[in-house]
Amino acid sequence: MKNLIQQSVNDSITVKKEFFSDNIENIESCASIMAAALKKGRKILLFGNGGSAADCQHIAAEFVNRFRMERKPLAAIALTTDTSVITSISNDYSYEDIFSKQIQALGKKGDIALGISTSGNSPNIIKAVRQAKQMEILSVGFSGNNGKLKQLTDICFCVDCDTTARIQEVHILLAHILCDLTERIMFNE
Ligand SMILES: O=C(CO)[C@@H](O)[C@H](O)[C@H](O)[C@H](O)COP(=O)(O)O
Ligand SMILES: [Zn+2]
Repeated sequence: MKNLIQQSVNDSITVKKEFFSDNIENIESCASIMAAALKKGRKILLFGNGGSAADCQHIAAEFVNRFRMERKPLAAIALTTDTSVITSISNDYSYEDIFSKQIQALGKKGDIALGISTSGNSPNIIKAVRQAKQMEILSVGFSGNNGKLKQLTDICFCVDCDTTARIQEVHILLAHILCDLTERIMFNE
């Protein structure tokens, strides 16, 4: 057991170190894009399944409430939380449509659609990104190293690893860093 714990910790650290050393510039530029969109009154729409749905809610809360500094609320919404919307779309159409229909309803040109999928292939994520493109909404993907998301999104953060949990651990650290940088860019600190 002790070895298993140590192995998970070591793997997580190794995957994180590799990812962040390869993606520093991409992260800086994504934070600038987010800050510019939020400054113009645009919003960030987040969507994912399972653990990534939880990440979407977590990230939206950092923007809407606060991350590190006292500042005004920023516009972000997780499309994973309204059970009436999600169940009615799944029931009447299909689970594949749960995010794309919400993008269609709530998204506006200039917003940012942030889709999280460790496989990079979940059909509801892919469909939502396609919907965003049609509406001139910039798409950001958080994924693993496989799947369609990286080809489809305008900016993709791909974690070079095959283990879902390790990929998710990079995603949440990445999200925290993006929140931190976005706040600093917007509020000059
Ligand atoms: O958190 C985990 C596994 O660590 C799971 O809940 C996981 O998120 C779910 O199986 C998702 O449905 C996987 O979807 P995706 O990341 O491949 O789009
Ligand atoms: Zn998980």
